[in-house]
Amino acid sequence: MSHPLPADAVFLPAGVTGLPVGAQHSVQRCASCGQLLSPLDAAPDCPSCGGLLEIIHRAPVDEFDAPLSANAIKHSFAQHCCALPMGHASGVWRFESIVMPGAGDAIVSHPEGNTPLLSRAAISRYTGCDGLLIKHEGHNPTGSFKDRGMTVGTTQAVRIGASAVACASTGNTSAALASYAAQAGIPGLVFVPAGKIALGKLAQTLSYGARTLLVKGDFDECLRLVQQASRELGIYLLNSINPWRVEGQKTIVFELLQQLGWHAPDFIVLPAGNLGNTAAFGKALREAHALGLIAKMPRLVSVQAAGAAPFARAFREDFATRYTVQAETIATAIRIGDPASWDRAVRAIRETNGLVISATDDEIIDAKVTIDAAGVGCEPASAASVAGVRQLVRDGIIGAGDTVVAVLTGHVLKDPGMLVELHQREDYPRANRPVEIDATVSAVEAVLRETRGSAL
Ligand SMILES: Cc1ncc(COP(=O)(O)O)c(C=O)c1O
Repeated sequence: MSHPLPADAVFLPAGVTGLPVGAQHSVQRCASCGQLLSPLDAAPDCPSCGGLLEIIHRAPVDEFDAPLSANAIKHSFAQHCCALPMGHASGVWRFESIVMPGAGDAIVSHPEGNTPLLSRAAISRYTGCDGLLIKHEGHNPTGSFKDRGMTVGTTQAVRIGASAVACASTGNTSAALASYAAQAGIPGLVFVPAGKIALGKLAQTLSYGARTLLVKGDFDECLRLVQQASRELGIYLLNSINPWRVEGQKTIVFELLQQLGWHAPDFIVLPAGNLGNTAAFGKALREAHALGLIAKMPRLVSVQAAGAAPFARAFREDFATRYTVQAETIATAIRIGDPASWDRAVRAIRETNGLVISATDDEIIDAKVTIDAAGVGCEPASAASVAGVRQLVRDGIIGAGDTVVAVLTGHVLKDPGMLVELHQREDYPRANRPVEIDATVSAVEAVLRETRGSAL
């Protein structure tokens, strides 16, 4: 069946006809068969072939309906930076015109985003990359990048009048869903692998009031179950296969490009599990390039945990095979063996001349302890990006003069159990073991002397 949109269209072409009802700003398109759906259709995937859906927007226009120049688009983003109402102060909604144009009063926002781009000498030294910048998504309201997708996904739930929302999660998505669903006043249901979710994330999800289902199985089983439940029970699915979640996560890239004055870095490096973020980053770069906001494409680098690395294995074989693995890693957020956003992530890597690599648990922990000790802090999975930069510098792929943005996806407090255990271990040379003392000044003095000695 033919559809009115060319397969390679990044934006809706001017004058295109035959679009579904309600598609004046955006349309949903199946990435596999090209079927078009209304932007208000709640289908979790393509009703014809089961493929993943993506959003295609109209490129931003002025009040006379003429396309905006790249400079005018940049100016409009800058203007919205600190504007009222509250929604536009968000690091997601200031990009509304390329995220969910026309969202209007439906917006459910904390606000979120506006996360810092940090430079830390200790982390640069560790990786060997002088031009390293850290985009810290742990500074979002629930402590991870998931808030960016969830503000948009929940806004869509409001727009379509959803009666309940649900997701499968390794923890951060559930925390974000629980928070935004509470704000929107919509019941939230989360499916998490029993015994495999970090304490901080479980605590958040319970506190924000989502119904929490501890599924006897891994993340991949949780995802299959929630997809089936949403199909059969009419619950609105808010996993990152939801195309509106991807639109929100794109803003990590738009925001970092804006922070760099629209000078694209040479590399953007991120941890990868279910590959939703890899897909979102690829879409953001495709759109930023098509709009003329950046002159060159950065190379995208997705870093998986070595024990959960089907995508890295496929990359080495030019993606000839789609692998699944029995995932095992200390980085529970990326403990995923059958990534859902596979095809769109392949496109992201190919279009950016990107790379997919893996880091062992020891490399991830070593990078994390370095990030934490620099006073920055992150959750274990996040440190995969910094471990990846170190590896690529060592392998001569990242050069001395390259600019690199490594994304930290979650906050240090997300996984307190793992940290307390690590820092009490007798056999871990970098452990910062707590010291039990008598309640005397001389005991404090002894510790101080020892601390100064070891700092010399
Ligand atoms: C902290 C953190 N980092 C990275 C990821 C991986 O992102 P994606 O599943 O989009 O590849 C997740 C996903 O849950 C996460 O929570």
